[in-house]
Amino acid sequence: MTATLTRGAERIHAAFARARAGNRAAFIPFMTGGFPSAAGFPAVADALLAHADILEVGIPYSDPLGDGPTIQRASEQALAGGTSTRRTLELVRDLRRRHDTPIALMTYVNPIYAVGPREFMRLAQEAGVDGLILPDLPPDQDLEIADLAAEHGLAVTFLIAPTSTPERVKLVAEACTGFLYAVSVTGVTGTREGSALAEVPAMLALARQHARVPVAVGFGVKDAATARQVASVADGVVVGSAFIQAVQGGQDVGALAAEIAAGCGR
Ligand SMILES: O=P(O)(O)OC[C@@H](O)[C@@H](O)c1c[nH]c2ccccc12
Repeated sequence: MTATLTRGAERIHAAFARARAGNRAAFIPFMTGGFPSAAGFPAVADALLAHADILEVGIPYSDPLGDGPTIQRASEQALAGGTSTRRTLELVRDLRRRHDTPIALMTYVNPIYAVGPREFMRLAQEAGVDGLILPDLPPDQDLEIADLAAEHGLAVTFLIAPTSTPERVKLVAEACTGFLYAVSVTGVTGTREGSALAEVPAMLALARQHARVPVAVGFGVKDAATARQVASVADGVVVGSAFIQAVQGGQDVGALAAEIAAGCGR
């Protein structure tokens, strides 16, 4: 654990603090890098960034275990269109030229190893990435990744789920330097019928006993109503599949983002 905060962690914490000062939960939209195509991604990202406190960009990956069908298909489409890990980082670097909003990169560990951990971190830093969200990296296992991230000024975020034991929650919460990501349901990403957010308050109460960083909730938030429900207990609200579906359906992504962002107000 480093004593001083990285630049990325500071920028991420500041984004949460600004939202809190405005009596809102931070709005954190997610988009797969290179979706719907490398050429089409910037416009979608711009529409999200017009309303986002933090943007989460996913590295497309062929074997995304934590993802439901919507994001799996988005990843496949991005990969088929030629968006590699390096290309995603270039797309982020391009966004960074136009936006100052913090950007967190969601990636499974394999793409990090495929590029080489040190090279990956160097490229991420150069692209202006602020933090990494690492869904399949247990924080007690690969310390090299977290150390290299810190060395490159990047914050790290790990995940907890309703099934995480109190010991696990403590371990994960203490390892997070950006924000803690609490998964609302046990399962994969994606919108669901009805609302499955019943387990969130208890999980957040436990997380807050240990986390010194803001706690965001994701999985299954799809509209202003579900965002409002989460915003009443969490510091941040993550929304992914709903935006992928909006792109696929030819809907106005910016309008949906505005609506959900408004739902993050308390
Ligand atoms: O799609 P949803 O249900 O709105 O959930 C957010 C999620 O998409 C995003 O944070 C994410 C995309 N892929 C992931 C893999 C693991 C954890 C989180 C993610």
